[in-house]
Amino acid sequence: MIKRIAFLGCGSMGEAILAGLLGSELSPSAVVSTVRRVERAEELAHRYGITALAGAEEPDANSLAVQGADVVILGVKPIGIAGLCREISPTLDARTVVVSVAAAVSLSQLSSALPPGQPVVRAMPNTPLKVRRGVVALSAGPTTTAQQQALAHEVFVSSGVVLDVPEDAQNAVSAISGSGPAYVFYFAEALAAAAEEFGLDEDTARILARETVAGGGLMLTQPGADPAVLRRGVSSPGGTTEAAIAAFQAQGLAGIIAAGAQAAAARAAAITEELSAG
Ligand SMILES: NC(=O)C1=CN([C@@H]2O[C@H](COP(=O)(O)OP(=O)(O)OC[C@H]3O[C@@H](n4cnc5c(N)ncnc54)[C@H](O)[C@@H]3O)[C@@H](O)[C@H]2O)C=CC1
Ligand SMILES: O=C(O)[C@@H]1CCC=N1
Repeated sequence: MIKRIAFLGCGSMGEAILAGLLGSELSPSAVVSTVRRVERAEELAHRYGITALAGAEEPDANSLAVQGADVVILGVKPIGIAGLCREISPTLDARTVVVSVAAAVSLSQLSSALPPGQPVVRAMPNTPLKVRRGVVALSAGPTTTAQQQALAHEVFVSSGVVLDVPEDAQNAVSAISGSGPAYVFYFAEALAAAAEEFGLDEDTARILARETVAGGGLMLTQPGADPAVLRRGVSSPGGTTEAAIAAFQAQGLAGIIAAGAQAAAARAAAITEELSAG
């Protein structure tokens, strides 16, 4: 069981994981987070009752935070991961499991910036963890034991579905479920814009789009739900929905979505290269 956890970098993603985790049995007193700005640290401490340290005020915040932690979450941007690993290495306990949520940072890039043999896990979460409907894919490093992998699972299991995947699947996961919530929000924006084109007022348009996306998403969470079956349940033969789906297909919407996911995965691969090139 996790006794102490440190979040190094607690922005959108770190906070989503933190919020989901604190909804479980973990006490806020078991959590320490670090961020750059004092205002953000105060906000996190106030909102969640955790200890939050700001690098602007406490230059050793990250090294202090990892002391005594069984799990450390690296929640900074990919470009900052190696430097952060090197910064904490001198104070990191050899048994502490280091979980990176950074897109595109490989296990070997992580390990090469940490003490030899440090247990590492590469994770690709998504922000719906915040409302405990997230999904995360984990890939453990070669020296990470089953018990240490179980600690990484524990970070996420109360906030969503946890999958174990081979590391070479991580860019695809990032392109589908890591970035995916943004695709859904973009769809909601486009649906609201379409509503306004009918002359509906902005508020009505936003409410219709938001509740439709949220309600449809909730239906997908029911046991055995299949999106194609649910779609047929809305589409009367010869009716209005069928006309809309036919227009989507004529415009190549499925191909457009696939192209978006391909672009995301290609960008992840490019970032990995850029990080290696230094
Ligand atoms: N936002 C998302 O939906 C997802 C993000 N990720 C990954 O999560 C990581 C963080 O992304 P976001 O949360 O979106 O970024 P963000 O910019 O919202 O958060 C980063 C946080 O790290 C802090 N920070 C930066 N350098 C620091 C340092 N040296 N020490 C302590 N704190 C530091 C910043 O103050 C900020 O609070 C990225 O590597 C990204 O690839 C992964 C999956 C989804
Ligand atoms: O946009 C990004 O780079 C991150 C990784 C997955 C989702 N957000």
